[in-house]
Amino acid sequence: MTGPLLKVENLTKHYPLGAGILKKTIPVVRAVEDVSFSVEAGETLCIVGESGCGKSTVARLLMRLAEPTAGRVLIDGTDIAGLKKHELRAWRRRMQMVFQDPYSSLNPRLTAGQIITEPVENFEPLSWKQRKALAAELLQQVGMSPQMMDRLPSELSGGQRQRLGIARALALQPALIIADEAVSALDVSVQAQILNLLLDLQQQMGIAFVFISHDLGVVEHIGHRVAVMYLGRIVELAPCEALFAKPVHPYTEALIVAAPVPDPTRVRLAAPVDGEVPSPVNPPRGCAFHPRCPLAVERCRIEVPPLVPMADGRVVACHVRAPAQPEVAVSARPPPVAEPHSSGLF
Ligand SMILES: Nc1ncnc2c1ncn2[C@@H]1O[C@H](COP(=O)(O)OP(=O)(O)OP(=O)(O)O)[C@@H](O)[C@H]1O
Repeated sequence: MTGPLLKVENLTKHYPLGAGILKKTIPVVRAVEDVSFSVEAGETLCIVGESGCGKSTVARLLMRLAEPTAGRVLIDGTDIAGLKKHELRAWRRRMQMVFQDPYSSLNPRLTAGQIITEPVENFEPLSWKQRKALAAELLQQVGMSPQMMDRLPSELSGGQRQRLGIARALALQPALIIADEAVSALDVSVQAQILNLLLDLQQQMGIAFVFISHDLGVVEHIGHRVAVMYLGRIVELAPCEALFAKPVHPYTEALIVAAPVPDPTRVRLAAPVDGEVPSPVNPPRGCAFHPRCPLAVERCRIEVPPLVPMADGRVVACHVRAPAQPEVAVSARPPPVAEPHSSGLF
C-alpha cells in the first residue's frame, strides 16, 4: 500500500442553528473549517486546542458519526463517504474509537468479557469456548487478569474500565484508533499507565492513533506530530519535538508558555491566553485569533492566513510569523510526515 493510512482533505462541518424560516441565511456553528492532515501507519497525530475548537467534531467526522459539510476522509486512499454498506463494515474493522468516559461508553449490563468480544461477534458468531479464549487474550493484552471477564463495569476501577474500552477497540485488530480525551477522566498515575499501554500496543501492533487531548503534557509524551486547532481551523501542524522546542504560531506559543510544568498532570489548557475563544457562529474576520493576538497587524483583521509550509516540515497559518510568499504554494495540506520517534513515557 502506498500513501497514508488516513487522509483528511479540507474537512468542514457547519451545524445549522434553527430552521431560519424568515431569514434567508440560516446561522451556523462553524465547528470545523477546512481541516487537512494525514496519518501514517504506526503514527500518533495529536490534536490539541481549547474547549470548543472542534477537536471532537473532527473525531466524529473521522468515525462517520457525523456527515461533513465539505471535504473528504480517505482510509487507505478510499473516500469513506462513497462506501457501500458491506464496504463500510470492512472499513469499520480498520478504525476504532476510545472515548473519554469509560463508564458511560460501556454497557453496564454486560460483563467485561461480553463487552470486549461484542465487536467480533458483530462480524462472526463465536462459540462459548472461542469467546472465552478471545476475552482472556484481549484482557491480557491490556494488562488485566482473565479472571476479570465475568465482572460488570460497575465492579471495575476507572483505569480498568478504560483498559476495557481499549480492549474492545483492539478486538477487531484495527489499523487506527481515535482516542478522544481517552485519559482525561483518569487519575494521574492511571493516566500514565494507560498512555504507556497505548505506546506498547503501538510498538507491538503498529497501530496508528489520532489522539485528541487538551493536555499538552500528555501530547508531548505520546505524539509524533501535533495539530493545534483554534476555532475550527488548524493553525499549526508540526513534528512534536519541533512544536514544543519552538512554537511558531502565537497561539501555540501561548499554550506552551501557559503550560510549562513538566508534570503532565499539571498541564492544562484551561486559560492559556487572555480572553475567550470567540463564538464559532460569528468568528472574527481575518485570522480568528487576531482579537487575542499580541502580534496582530492590520492584515490579520482582514485576511484568513493560509497554512504555509516552513523549512522544518511544519505548516503554520500566521501573517506575521509565517507570511505567505507569492512563489510558495499556499496549501492547506499537511506537511511531510516525520519519522515517528520512539517515545519513552514518564
Ligand atoms: N451537534 C451540534 N450542534 C451544534 N453545535 C455543535 C454540535 N456539536 C458541537 N457543536 C459546536 O461545535 C463547536 C466545536 O465543538 P467540539 O465538541 O468539536 O469542540 P472540542 O474542541 O472537542 O471541545 P471540548 O474540548 O470541550 O470537547 C462548539 O462550539 C460546539 O458547541
